[in-house]
Amino acid sequence: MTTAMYDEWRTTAAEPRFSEWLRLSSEPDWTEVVTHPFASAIVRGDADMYRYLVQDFQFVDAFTALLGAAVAAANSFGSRVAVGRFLGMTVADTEAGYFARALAALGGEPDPVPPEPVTEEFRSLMDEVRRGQEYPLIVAVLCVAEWSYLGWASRVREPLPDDFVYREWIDLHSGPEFEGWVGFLRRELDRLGPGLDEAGQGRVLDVFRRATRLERRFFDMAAA
Ligand SMILES: Cc1ncc(C[n+]2csc(CCO)c2C)c(N)n1
Repeated sequence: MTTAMYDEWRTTAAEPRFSEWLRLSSEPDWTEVVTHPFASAIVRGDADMYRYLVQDFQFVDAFTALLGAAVAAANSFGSRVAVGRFLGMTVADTEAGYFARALAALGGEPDPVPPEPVTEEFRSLMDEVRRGQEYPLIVAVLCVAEWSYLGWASRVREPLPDDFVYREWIDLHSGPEFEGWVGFLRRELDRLGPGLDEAGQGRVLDVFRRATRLERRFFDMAAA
């Protein structure tokens, strides 16, 4: 969807947040991610999780490196601490905990599995912004990954599936703590975006859109 550039858009927007401009400008992909059939299948408890999680573990590896880059590239102590806390608590927990238990329950750790093309492309995008060390671009990719997952996981209505593979994956991406983390990433974009010139804002949008499209394709891959 084409939206006006930020400075024009915000004069008439109901909620003139920079992060809202990025999200609206990434439609229809955004809505297709948060309403994706694969996400609905996770919520119902009948998605084929094995291939998805094997690929996602490779995604999370590059994502973790990107969190480290965000700590290094942030422009304030408070931001470094917020990202560092998430990295140390949630990611350390998730990797050591959920992935190992879920993959074991689904049939054991696979031999090294080559990345699907979309996994490879997602990793390339994350590596590109990680190497570029521009904090707004790094936050844009982090924000898409976390906010879009909050989007589908918060559409869930009780009861959750009994199987922990689904239930924990939904719990990880919803609830007050995860909402707080997504709120932080959005506020970072809201804080930094308006001060960039139009070219800079366009670069943040380009990265945000590419990441949103990759999220959609990642679910397409998992559903195939
Ligand atoms: C394709 C894809 N996009 C976003 C997420 C969400 N996410 C990425 S890292 C992380 C924190 C710790 O695992 C969370 C919640 C995902 N898992 N896979």
